[in-house]
Amino acid sequence: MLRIINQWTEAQAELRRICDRAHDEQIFNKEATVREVLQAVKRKGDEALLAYTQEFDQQSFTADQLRVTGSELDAAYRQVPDKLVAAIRLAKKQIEAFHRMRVPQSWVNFGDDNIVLGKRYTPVDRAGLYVPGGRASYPSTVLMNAVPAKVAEVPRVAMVTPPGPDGKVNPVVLVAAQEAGVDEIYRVGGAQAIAALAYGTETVPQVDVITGPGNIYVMLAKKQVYGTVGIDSLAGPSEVLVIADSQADPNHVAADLLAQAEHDPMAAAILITDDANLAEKVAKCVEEQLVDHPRRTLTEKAIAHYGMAIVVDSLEAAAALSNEFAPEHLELEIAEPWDLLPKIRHAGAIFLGYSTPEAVGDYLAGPNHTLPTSGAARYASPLCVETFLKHSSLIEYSPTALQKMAGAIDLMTAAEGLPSHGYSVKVRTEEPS
Ligand SMILES: NC(=O)c1ccc[n+]([C@@H]2O[C@H](COP(=O)([O-])OP(=O)(O)OC[C@H]3O[C@@H](n4cnc5c(N)ncnc54)[C@H](O)[C@@H]3O)[C@@H](O)[C@H]2O)c1
Ligand SMILES: N[C@H](CO)Cc1c[nH]c[nH+]1
Ligand SMILES: [Zn+2]
Repeated sequence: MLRIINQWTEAQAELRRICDRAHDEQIFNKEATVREVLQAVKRKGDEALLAYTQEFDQQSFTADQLRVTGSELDAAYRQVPDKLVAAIRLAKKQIEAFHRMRVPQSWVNFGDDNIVLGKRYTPVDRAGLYVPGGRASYPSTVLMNAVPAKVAEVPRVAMVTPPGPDGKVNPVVLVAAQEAGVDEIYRVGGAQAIAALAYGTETVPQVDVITGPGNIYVMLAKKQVYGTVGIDSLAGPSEVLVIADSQADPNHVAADLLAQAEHDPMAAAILITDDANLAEKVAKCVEEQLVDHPRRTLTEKAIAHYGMAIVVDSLEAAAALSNEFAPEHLELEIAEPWDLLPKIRHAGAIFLGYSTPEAVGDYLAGPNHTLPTSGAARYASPLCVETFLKHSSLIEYSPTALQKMAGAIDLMTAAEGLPSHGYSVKVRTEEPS
């Protein structure tokens, strides 16, 4: 049952609890498990990777079975209907078009005294993409990760994804990976896959940046390997926050809430509305849509623990509460969404208007669906081309320019007590005595 909250302080407390669900005390034992997995893979490589694949995914492989073979890749196209391949191609085209829109370009600026300053962008050498596969398979996530990596011109793109119950990788995932140009695929998931990409094993290459969403184990593992490698963001269990007014269709709102809840028992689905009547109707529609939902048990858990409807006095109040939560996805199912937009400060992706369900962004609108969760949208952004790029600063000084700046540098080096810094300028600008 979708709980309805009418009281502001209770709503704030509940939103805080949900936002913290990936950081609270109950997570400590998961963090310990993840730490152990990371250390074992770092020390023992493939041996540990295979042992954890057996333990957590019930698959017994040898090291040479980890990498998906060329014949499996070929076979995948025969298993996937042409219409679905066409849909994947459409999604890829739109995602690529969006990610190509504003790719950062290297630049230089020529200033006075022949000072040249600039930024030079280069891709990482190797990227590792995590594509979830525990409770659902995610060809869309393949595209959302691989396309920006390819636009960034990363030379080597490796992908990991958990094996299915038959030990195979879902053929649709394999088709999406080929369409997007992934170079190599390994059937391994969870924290052990993140460890393999971060530290490298005999079979899985060490990468420079790991991207992609996943469940709590994957998210905690990415958090722990950050520093050894770069990561996109903490993209964990999915979330949607819907702000809806009295004209929103309760059946649509309920469907959108369940569309996130069905991802994971830890997914969050929250409605904030200025219409108490709508809250009641949405709660009823949620019940109805759950009756013969194929993923009912999992989805009900998410709704019970991390679902709610909050009734507030105004849409401005709804925006204020939403900002405290900083949702991964925010839907503005209101008559004038662009009017409320200036009040929205933190959200991974914002869906405007009654006819923009989040699913359109999950699959093919173009913007990335790998987004910060658990409050990370306060400081982080969607996965993008920049995730796979870094820039170097460019600085060139002429003798004249160095001469002009020498005095200021000298004062600063003296203040910091670093004489060799000072000398490195003086030796170029002062006549030997
Ligand atoms: N934030 C985003 O952008 C975004 C996008 C898509 C999906 N998601 C989220 O990705 C997640 C996908 O989760 P999933 O579970 O389906 O797939 P997953 O691939 O993330 O996780 C499956 C792996 O978890 C590991 N695991 C499972 N139980 C474990 C345990 N008890 N101990 C240690 N390891 C264990 C297993 O190794 C398994 O391979 C969902 O939470 C979904 O909401 C988020
Ligand atoms: N909603 C997910 C991001 O949290 C992305 C996704 C993929 N497939 C369906 N949905
Ligand atoms: Zn989704």
